[in-house]
Amino acid sequence: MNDAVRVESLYKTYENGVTALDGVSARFASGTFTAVMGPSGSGKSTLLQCAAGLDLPTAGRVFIGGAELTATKDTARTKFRRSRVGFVFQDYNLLPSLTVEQNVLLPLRLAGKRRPANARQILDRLGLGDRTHELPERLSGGQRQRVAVARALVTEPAVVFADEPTGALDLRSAREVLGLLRAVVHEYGRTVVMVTHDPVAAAHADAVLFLADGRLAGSMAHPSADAVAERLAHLGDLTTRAAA
Ligand SMILES: Nc1ncnc2c1ncn2[C@@H]1O[C@H](COP(=O)(O)OP(=O)(O)OP(=O)(O)O)[C@@H](O)[C@H]1O
Repeated sequence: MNDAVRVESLYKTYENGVTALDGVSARFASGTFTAVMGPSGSGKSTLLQCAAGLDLPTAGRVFIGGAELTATKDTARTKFRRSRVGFVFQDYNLLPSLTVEQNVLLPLRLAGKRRPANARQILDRLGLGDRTHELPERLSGGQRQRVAVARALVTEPAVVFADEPTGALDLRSAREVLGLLRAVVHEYGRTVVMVTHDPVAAAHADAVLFLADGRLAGSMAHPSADAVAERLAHLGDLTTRAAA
């Protein structure tokens, strides 16, 4: 199977001297849904930001769809990211003055591409067909996040990264958004990498990757919420003990 994303020996030390990633290597196969979990401060968001090209690692390489993201510079990297990577944020990051449809199509406008023939289909599939001309403020959190997922998919990227996509949602909306992400992978063959704190959310993924102290700390295939919670509790114990 092809890798949608491969990261090799990623290190990230912030200007304040904190090392958030301490040599992480991982691959995410095309057409899979992976959750990234770990204790608070273990480097999950940093891993996602570096893998998505939103931030630069201090050392190491990132490949998206076989092409090296870390080999590109500034504007070329922005272009690379816009065409090959989708990102979903916890707080949706929609532009308040644009309608649902304009928000969804924005990545294409930025990339200088035309509206795709299937734009309407994407919005319909996400249950947004009758809301296309609304402003985000008129939508519920779950609907806003569906708009954000549609926006992340519109350029047909090699991978969609999602950082706590259900963190701000109630249980029902969270379940809907997770179902949508699963469908994106299993019906449309896309690749999703999602950071979450929630074992129930992680159980929607095909596999879980665990981080602790900026390093890989194992993985789990076919995760159940209980098994994930137990593994996390164990990781928490280990990091608390190491810090004591
Ligand atoms: N911009 C930044 N500048 C300095 N330090 C940072 C920055 N971003 C993150 N860190 C630090 O890097 C470490 C890893 O942070 P990161 O946000 O990647 O962890 P996380 O696992 O996503 O945490 P959480 O679950 O709490 O969101 C933490 O110690 C954090 O304080």
